Amino acid sequence: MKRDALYIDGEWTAADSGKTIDVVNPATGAVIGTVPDAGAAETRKAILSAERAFESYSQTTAADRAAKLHKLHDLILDHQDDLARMLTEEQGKPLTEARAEIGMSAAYVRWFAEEARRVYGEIIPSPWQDRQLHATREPIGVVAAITPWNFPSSMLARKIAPALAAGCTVVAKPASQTPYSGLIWGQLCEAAGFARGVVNVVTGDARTIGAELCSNQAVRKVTFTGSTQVGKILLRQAADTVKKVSMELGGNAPFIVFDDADLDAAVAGAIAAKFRNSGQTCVCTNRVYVQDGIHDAFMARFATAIEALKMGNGLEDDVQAGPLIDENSLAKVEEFVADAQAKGGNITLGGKRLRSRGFFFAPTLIENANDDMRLSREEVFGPLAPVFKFTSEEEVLRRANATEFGLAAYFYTQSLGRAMRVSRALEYGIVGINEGLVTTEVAPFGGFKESGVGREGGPHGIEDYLEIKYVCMGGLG
Ligand SMILES: NC(=O)C1=CN([C@@H]2O[C@H](COP(=O)(O)OP(=O)(O)OC[C@H]3O[C@@H](n4cnc5c(N)ncnc54)[C@H](OP(=O)(O)O)[C@@H]3O)[C@@H](O)[C@H]2O)C=CC1
Ligand SMILES: O=C(O)[C@H](O)CS(=O)(=O)O
Repeated sequence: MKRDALYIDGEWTAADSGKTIDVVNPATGAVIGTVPDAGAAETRKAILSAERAFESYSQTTAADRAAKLHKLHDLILDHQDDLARMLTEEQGKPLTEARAEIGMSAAYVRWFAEEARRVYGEIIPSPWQDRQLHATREPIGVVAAITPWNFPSSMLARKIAPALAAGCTVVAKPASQTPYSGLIWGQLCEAAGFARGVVNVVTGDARTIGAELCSNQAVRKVTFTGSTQVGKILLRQAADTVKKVSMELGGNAPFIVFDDADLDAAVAGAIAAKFRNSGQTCVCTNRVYVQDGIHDAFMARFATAIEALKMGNGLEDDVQAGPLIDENSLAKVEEFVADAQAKGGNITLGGKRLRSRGFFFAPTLIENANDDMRLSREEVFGPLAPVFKFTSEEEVLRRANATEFGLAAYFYTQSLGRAMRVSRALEYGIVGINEGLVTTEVAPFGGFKESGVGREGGPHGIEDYLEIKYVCMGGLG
């Protein structure tokens, strides 16, 4: 199924320069293929194609768009195994997680196939006898979508699906480390019946492509998932042409275990929220806070559960933890471990690279973590579980909220009163109570503070791809 060319205006092409980018399997370090290294000229072509296609696509009926999206949903599931295998080969996650991600992509497409037919307007009670007022919701226009390597399929689904449902056209740029899971959307959308130019996918130099997408007048919206650092660059660039933006950025999730928690549930939740995708998700637990009374019992069981994780090539059976995405990520995790050790942390498990080939880092448990460590302030994006002790509810809430991020937070308690108090006090866009895996297409996904702008999925997800038009019809006196 692999496509290794640009998808522009319904055609598969090379970069103008003929240059390519190598794609590496992070489990082996081997080059598994190449994709075009496109630049501004190819991006402009893609934008022009999307602009032309928008003239007709924006006039299609909601029913027609919904039908095509349902067809796209079916095609994704028909090819789930092939798409999952391709994703694991370029990203490294275990095949079970890759299949789940492809399933999530299909779920987002189905959700927005349904939402497409629920874009209503309003008739407004007029303050004038001779005028009728109404408001309509219209597709915003050409959408630029830039996506990360950690969920190369579902992050694109979360953008392409609402855009197509609303009547918008798209130019997408997947991450260079995981381009195949992005390019294949061109083939899938074409097979689902979307006309040429409705969806375009380009790979290449991120800065150049991004600058063109953010500055080109024909692009009316930029939607991005990735680091807060890059999100700020795009926000600045998009400001010059006042583009609408959606930003899903970095996180620094606290995972709080109170004395009255169900211990087994808390350990299972901590494993799920910390080690999914080897810790490379924006909603991964970054800090584990455990109350004094339950700390030793939690640590004993948490260590046993971490030791039981099977690390390896995601294509192998029963693997639960794959490699990190690249050498830079490995080096960054090593820096976090060295900093924690230098500041009094005890490396109880792991703490080092594994294997000579591939980018594997052992699932790691750090005891006696403290707020001076870099890993308490910065997003680790790796399989490091630092455990911090706390005494009171007030103290842990102050520490949990002491960050510029506000994406996801988790806590475990069996007290209803505490659940209500703590949920309200946490400054995060996503809160899991007694649950470590909370993502679903039916709920709004997004963050407070520097974790982003807007919400994806759920009943609000399509709103970011629509403009509201107020119409005042006069002369009716
Ligand atoms: N809130 C959320 O839902 C999510 C947040 N994230 C956050 O992203 C980070 C890890 O993902 P990662 O992919 O490394 O993030 P990056 O921000 O480095 O890259 C994300 C995407 O942006 C592109 N990009 C990089 N620099 C620029 C630029 N100057 N202009 C335009 N595009 C650019 C990349 O292209 P290229 O690959 O070619 O460099 C890639 O496609 C973590 O901080 C994580 O928390 C990740 C996933 C979800
Ligand atoms: O990119 C991410 O980290 C995803 O948003 C995580 S999730 O949506 O799969 O939970």
